[in-house]
Amino acid sequence: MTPVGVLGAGAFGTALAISMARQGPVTLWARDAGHARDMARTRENPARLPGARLPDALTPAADIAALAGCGPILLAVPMQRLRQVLADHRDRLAGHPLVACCKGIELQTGLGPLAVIAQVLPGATAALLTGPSFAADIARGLPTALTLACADADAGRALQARLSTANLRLYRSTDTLGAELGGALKNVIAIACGAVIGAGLGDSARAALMTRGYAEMQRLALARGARPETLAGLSGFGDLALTCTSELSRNYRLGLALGRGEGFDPAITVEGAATARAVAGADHGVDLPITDCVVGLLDGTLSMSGATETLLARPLKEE
Ligand SMILES: NC(=O)C1=CN([C@@H]2O[C@H](COP(=O)(O)OP(=O)(O)OC[C@H]3O[C@@H](n4cnc5c(N)ncnc54)[C@H](O)[C@@H]3O)[C@@H](O)[C@H]2O)C=CC1
Ligand SMILES: O=C(CO)COP(=O)(O)O
Repeated sequence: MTPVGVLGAGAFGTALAISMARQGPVTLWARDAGHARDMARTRENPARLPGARLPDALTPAADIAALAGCGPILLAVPMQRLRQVLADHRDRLAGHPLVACCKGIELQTGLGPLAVIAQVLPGATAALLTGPSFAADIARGLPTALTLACADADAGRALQARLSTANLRLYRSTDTLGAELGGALKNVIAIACGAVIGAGLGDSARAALMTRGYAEMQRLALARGARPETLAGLSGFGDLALTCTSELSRNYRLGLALGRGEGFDPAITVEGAATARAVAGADHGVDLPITDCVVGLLDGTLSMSGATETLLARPLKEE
């Protein structure tokens, strides 16, 4: 069997590689050669997934040429780095089915992962893997369900069969836009929910924010042509529920820090910050009050009390 390739040895790339290596060969490329060599020697990736052991069928690689012998290649880098990664390795990636594993909207263009892939590698078979999944859970072999979205239904079926594992149950969709937006926008609402809890505003306020945040996600996604059932699935509601309620979420933890008036390590990958700015700054004619408040909190132009007053003072309306 040709190996599955994984580009990006971060938490998610490593976790997916571990899960898939339990059923077949996987090549995991790390951009830092020393990191790849350390993983090959120690059989772990402690900086990104402490305590997780790399199965024997997982081969860390320092040279991206190692991906040439793979079948599908999973792109597990942050959304704001995706375009550069694709441009840097275009020739190596050409001809392989590409599965974007990142969640976000590109700040400069307002595009999602699959549109970026289409721009850099026109004609590539591309899919998106998204949904409620903490890397630590996947690496531990805990049951996880994800959405595998691909505009080409046949390719999506083949990728679903190829990438599903004993603990990763993949559901197919052809609504790539809806799946992208669900995974991207839930991170923004998670920051807001963390801020509410961090500020001590309570679980009722968080529940209200999750619910109205879901309404905001639906408004924007439907305005951009997504299908409502997609946002009600794993990539939208499912991931929103997970990310807004767990301190395993980095977006939620950033929100906690904002609510408490504390700092947060800028080296930690938090996709929701750039996505909030990308979406708030775009001209889509959709009212996004929670997203606007998140941007204000991130930029320091809005206090928690100001954000709370802004949302509570909005004109009364039907739900
Ligand atoms: N960590 C998690 O539990 C989950 C993460 N995701 C998504 O996975 C994506 C990746 O995030 P994580 O793996 O969690 O972040 P991470 O911060 O753990 O890892 C990011 C990885 O990308 C690599 N990278 C960055 N720029 C690169 C470049 N130019 N070339 C090659 N590699 C580069 C870094 O070296 C690092 O290994 C994000 O979009 C995130 O939303 C999705 C579901 C779960
Ligand atoms: O996307 C995720 C869970 O589905 C991971 O969440 P964070 O990026 O907030 O850590």
